[in-house]
Amino acid sequence: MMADYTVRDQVAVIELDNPPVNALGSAVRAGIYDGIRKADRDPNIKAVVICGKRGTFCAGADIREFDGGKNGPWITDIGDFIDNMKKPVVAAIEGFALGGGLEVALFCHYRIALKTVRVGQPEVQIGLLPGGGGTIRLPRATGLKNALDIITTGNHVPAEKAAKMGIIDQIVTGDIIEEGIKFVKSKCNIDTSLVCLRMKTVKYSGDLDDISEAAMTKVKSKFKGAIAPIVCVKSVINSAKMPYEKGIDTEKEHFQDLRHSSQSKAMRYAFFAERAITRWQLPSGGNYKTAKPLPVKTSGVIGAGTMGGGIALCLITSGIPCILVEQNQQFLDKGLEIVKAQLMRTVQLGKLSTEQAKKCFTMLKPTTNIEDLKNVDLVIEAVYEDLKLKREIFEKLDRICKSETILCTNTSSLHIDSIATATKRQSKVVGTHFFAPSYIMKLLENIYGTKTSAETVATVMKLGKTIKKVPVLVGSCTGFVANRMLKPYSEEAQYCLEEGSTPSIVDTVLMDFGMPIGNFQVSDLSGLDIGFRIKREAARKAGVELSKNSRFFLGQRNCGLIEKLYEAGRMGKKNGKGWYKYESLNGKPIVDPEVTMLIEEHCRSLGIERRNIGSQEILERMQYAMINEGFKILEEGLCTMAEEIDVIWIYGFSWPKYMGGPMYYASQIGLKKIYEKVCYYHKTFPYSMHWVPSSLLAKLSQIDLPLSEWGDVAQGRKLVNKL
Ligand SMILES: CC(C)(COP(=O)(O)OP(=O)(O)OC[C@H]1O[C@@H](n2cnc3c(N)ncnc32)[C@H](O)[C@@H]1OP(=O)(O)O)[C@@H](O)C(=O)NCCC(=O)NCCSC(=O)CC(=O)CCCCCCCCCCCCC(=O)O
Ligand SMILES: NC(=O)C1=CN([C@@H]2O[C@H](COP(=O)(O)OP(=O)(O)OC[C@H]3O[C@@H](n4cnc5c(N)ncnc54)[C@H](O)[C@@H]3O)[C@@H](O)[C@H]2O)C=CC1
Repeated sequence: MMADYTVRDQVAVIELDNPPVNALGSAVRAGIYDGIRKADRDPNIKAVVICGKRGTFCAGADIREFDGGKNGPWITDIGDFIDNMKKPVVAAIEGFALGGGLEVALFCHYRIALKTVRVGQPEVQIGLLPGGGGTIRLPRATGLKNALDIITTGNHVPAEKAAKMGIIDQIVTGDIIEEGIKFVKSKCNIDTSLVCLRMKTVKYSGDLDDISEAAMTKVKSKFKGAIAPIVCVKSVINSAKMPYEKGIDTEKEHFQDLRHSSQSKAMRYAFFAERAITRWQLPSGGNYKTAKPLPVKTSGVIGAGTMGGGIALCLITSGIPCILVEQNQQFLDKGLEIVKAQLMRTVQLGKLSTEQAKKCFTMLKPTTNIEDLKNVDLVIEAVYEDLKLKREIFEKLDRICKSETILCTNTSSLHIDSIATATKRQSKVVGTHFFAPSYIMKLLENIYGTKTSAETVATVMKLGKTIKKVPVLVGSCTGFVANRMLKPYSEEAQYCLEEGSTPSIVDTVLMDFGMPIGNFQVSDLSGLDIGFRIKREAARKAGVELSKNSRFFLGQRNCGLIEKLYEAGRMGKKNGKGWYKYESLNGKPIVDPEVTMLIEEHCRSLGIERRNIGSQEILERMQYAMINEGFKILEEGLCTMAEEIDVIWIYGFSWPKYMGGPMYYASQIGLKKIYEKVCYYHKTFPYSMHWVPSSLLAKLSQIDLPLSEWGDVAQGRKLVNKL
C-alpha cells in the first residue's frame, strides 16, 4: 500500500507515500480508502489525520495513469466514506495540496496547513477538470466566485489566502503530524455532519445565469480554443444548480470526456515534456546531474532597447540587482521609461504591489559606463544584432569583468563561437536568448558554444528558473532552434503574400488554428529591422548584394518584401507601422492599404501572378516546412529530444499547449503524411531549400516509433534498421 497507517495516541495517521510528490495513483487511493475504513472499524481509534511523506501532502492524481490501465477505487469513494464517518478526519497539509490532493483534503472534516503551503486545482492546465469532487466541494468551502477563479486558472493559492477564503481552517507551525493530532483530538466530540462540505450550500451573490455567462465569456477570451476551462465553468456552476450527488456524477462524466480528449492528451504530453527537458546534457559529457551552477547575486544588461529593458526587469523582479548599460544618456532615459511603464503595468495587473515595484526599481542601476560591470556575476548583452559590435563589447567585457563573470549574449541568430572567440574565456560565454516581449515570454533558449563549460550551462539553466522562465538548452547554429524553425515558417508566410494572400489572411488562419497572434503581428512586435539586419548580415557574410528585386538570394527563392517595408520606414510596432499600422504602442494591428499596395506593386514589378490560396495550404506550408526543419535540427544533434522543440514553440511562440507543440502535432498527423507533403512541396518549390526533406523524417516515416524515441534514433542511441 502506498499510504502508511500508524496509530498515535488513539489517532490513526494515514501518510501518503508515493515519491516524489505523493501522486494519487491507484495504490495510494486504495491505501487511503483502506486506512479510513480500518480507522472507522477500530473502536480504539477516536480520530484520523491524513498527511503526506517527504514534506508534501499530495500533487494530485498520478497523471501517468490517465492513459488507462490502472483502476483502484474512484477518488470520490474516499469522500463518500468520510462523509458518513462520526470520527473527525483532518487533512494536515505541508508542501502542496494540488488537484486530487486538494480534493482529498476537501473530503476531510477539517484542513490545517503550514504557512508555506500552496493549494490549488491545476487540472485545467492539463486539459481536465477536477474530477474528484473539486468542482462541487470547493465552491461549498469558498463560494462560487473564488472557486471559479481557482478552478479555471489552475493558479496556486498560498495558505494564508486559502485560510481567508475558507479553504483552510487553521494555519499552524511546527510538526504537521503533531499539530494534526492535537487539532483533531480537540474535535472528537463534534457532530461531523455539521462540518462536512457535502452538507453545505454554495454561496454566491447575483443571478446564477449571469455569473455563468460572465465566467464563460472570460475563459473563452483568455484561453482561446481550449475546451477544459469551459467545462470547468459548467461543472462549478452545477455545484450551485444541482443536488450534491448529481453534481458529482456529472463532474465525473465531464472528467472522463476530457481525459479522452485530444487536448488533454496533448497537454499531459506537454507537462512531462517540460520536465524531461530539464535533464540536459552537453555533447562533451557534462549534464544536469554533475554540473554545479555558480551563484548569480549581481547582474548586468547591456542595451536597454526592445529586449534589454525587459531582461533587466526579469532580473530585478526576481531579486537580482542589475546594472543597465546604454551607449548614451538619451537611449538610457528612453529605455528606463519603458522599464518603468512595464513595472507600472505589472502593478496594475496586481502582480506586484506599488511598494514591491518601487523596491525593484531601486535594484536597477542605470549607467552609460560599461566599466561599472566589473564586479557583477553575470552580464547579458542585448545590443543591435551586429557581429562586429557584439565582438567589440565582448572583448571589452573580457577585459573589464572579474574572471568568474559569465558573459551571455541575447543574439537571435549569431553563432555563439563567433562572439565567444572575442574573449579569452570561451568556457564562460553562452547564449541566453529571450523572446519578445522579454519580460512576458517564458522561454529562455540557452545556447552552448563549442567551449562553453557545463558549469556555465548549469548557471544559466538555474538562472532561467530563478527568473521564472522555462530554460531549454540547445546547440549553436544560425538562428538556433527557435528562429531557425521560424525562418521557413515566416518565409512560407511571405511567399503566400507574393502568391496572392495578405498579412491579415495569413494571421487569421494561424489564429484560427490556435496561435494567439499571427506571424506578421509577431514580426511587427520584434521589429522588421531585426529580419532586415539578419538578411543583410547573411549577404555581407556571403559577399553579395541584398537585392529586394531579385527572386533569388544565395541560390534560393527570395521574397524582398521585408527590404521594401524597411526601406519605406516600416520598422514594426515600435514606430507604428510594419506589416500593419498601429495607433499607439499598445494599439491593435490595423490593416494598412499602403502595405496591400506595396505587396501588389511588388508582384507586378516581378511579374508574379497572384491567386487565391486556401487556409489549408497556408497552414500546411508554414507548419510542415517548420516541422521538416525540426527534424533536421534533431538530426544534427542541436536538440537531444523532440520534446525540447515542442517546449520552445509553446513558450517562445505561444504554440497552443492543447496541440502539444509542432513535433507532437506531427506525431498526431502521422510522419508518413508529413513526409509525403514535404516531398510534394519540394517538387513544387524546388528553390526553397527548407523543402529538402529531412533524412530523419524520411527514416521515421517508415516506422512507427513514439516521439520520445525520435531523439534516440537521431543520435544513434536507437538503431532503426534493427527494428
Ligand atoms: C507538484 C509540483 C508543483 C512540484 O513541482 P516541482 O517541485 O518543480 O517538481 P516537478 O519537476 O514538477 O515534479 C517532480 C516529479 O514529479 C512528477 N509529478 C509531479 N506531479 C505529478 C503528478 N500529479 N502525477 C505524476 N507525476 C507527477 C513530475 O513529472 C516530476 O517527475 P519527472 O517527470 O520524472 O521529472 C508540480 O510537479 C506540479 O504542478 N504537479 C502537477 C500537479 C497537477 O497538475 N495535479 C493535478 C493532477 S490531475 C488530478 O488531480 C485529477 C483529479 O482531480 C481527478 C481525480 C481523479 C482521480 C482518479 C484517477 C483515475 C485514473 C484513470 C483510471 C483509468 C482507468 C481506465 O480507464 O483504464
Ligand atoms: N527584438 C526582438 O524581438 C528580439 C531581439 N533579440 C536580439 O536582442 C538584441 C537586441 O535587440 P533589440 O532589443 O530588439 O534591439 P534594439 O534596437 O531595440 O535595442 C538595442 C539597444 O542597444 C543599445 N546599444 C547599442 N550599442 C550599444 C553599446 N555599445 N553599449 C550599450 N548599448 C548599446 C542601443 O542604444 C539600443 O537601445 C539583438 O541581438 C537581437 O537580435 C533577441 C530576441 C528577440
